[in-house]
Amino acid sequence: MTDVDSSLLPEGLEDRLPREAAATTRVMRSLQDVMHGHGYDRVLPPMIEFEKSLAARMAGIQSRRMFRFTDPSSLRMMGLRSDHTPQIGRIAQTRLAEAARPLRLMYAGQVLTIKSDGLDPAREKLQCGAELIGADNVAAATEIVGIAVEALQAAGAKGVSVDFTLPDLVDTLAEKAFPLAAGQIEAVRRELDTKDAGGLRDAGGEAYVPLLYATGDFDTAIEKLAAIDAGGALASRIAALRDIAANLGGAARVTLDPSERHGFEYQSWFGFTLYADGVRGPLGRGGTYRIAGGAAGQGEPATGFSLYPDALIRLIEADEPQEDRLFLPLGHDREAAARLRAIGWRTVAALSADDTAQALGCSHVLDGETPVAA
Ligand SMILES: N[C@@H](Cc1c[nH]c[nH+]1)C(=O)O
Repeated sequence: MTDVDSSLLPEGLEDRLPREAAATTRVMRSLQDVMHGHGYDRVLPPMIEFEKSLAARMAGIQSRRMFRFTDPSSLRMMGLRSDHTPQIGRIAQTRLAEAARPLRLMYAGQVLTIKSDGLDPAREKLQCGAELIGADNVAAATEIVGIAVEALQAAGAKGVSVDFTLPDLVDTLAEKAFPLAAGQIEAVRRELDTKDAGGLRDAGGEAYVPLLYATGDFDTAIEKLAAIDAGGALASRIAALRDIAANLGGAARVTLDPSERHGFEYQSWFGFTLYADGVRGPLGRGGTYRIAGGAAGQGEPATGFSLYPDALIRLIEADEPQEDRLFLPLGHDREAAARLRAIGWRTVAALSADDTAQALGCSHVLDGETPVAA
């Protein structure tokens, strides 16, 4: 082991230095203020839990993307959370099982994955979101999409747009409208994911090809989707999407990509992805889902979203206001300094006669009881 190893961080992990940490604090606070304001209560699950309980509650959770290890103490398999949503589901179904529904919970913290996602090399990310437990209808989806958009805007995101999707689209259509053999479903999903019309035909999914073109600006794309849906299998979903989009009332641009499944491992009939100007890649996503178990044994309905604000933080970090700092010389009036801190000043006290306002990056100096420009 060389000295270099002890000062390097593993790939995809980073320190946040003061400027970025300050922007992070500001963004996380703005996001949480909005969710809190809409009646969501924060809960703080642990970073690590039994792998089984992280993976078991939501169908499709990819535990292979999770950091896992054997707990030296219990010898049981543990996992580091890669997503808060299953943890919130666990809390809702255990300690808060008796709490009134709908139950509104929010969270903010770090999540980790072994492999980074797409172009973004980060393996540790901030995740902040809200889960509305007990409902997965249009009203719940409208509230959740609206809060997600409002939170991003409050944190400084410009030009927010929302891309709607129907995560269980293929299953719904394959049932009757565009029947597929059990063995074909996976292939059709895969070709839709790569948006490959030729591949889709080869996989026996000719009927699904028009879905590739029902994308883009919501108002036109939803018309195309309605035209494809001759049998009416999607009618209730289409009506619901129209409602959610209308209820958003122009707060964000809305687009549709009905067959988009990337990142929607456990969502059911409704999913959405959030974008903003100047940020490459999504800033968050959400949708409806079911938490396995629950009173009726068929899973409890829920709707929620998760924001990944790191890219937004990097974008607006440069605008982080330079804060004033007040230099406190040796022997300064401590009470005056305390009074100034109480009204919002940040002070930096000299430790020795060698310290100066300039060397410590201070904009002001305490002169008697008054701050004067340095
Ligand atoms: N946790 C999901 C998003 C989500 C929250 N609630 C429902 N879906 C994600 O990070 O992709």
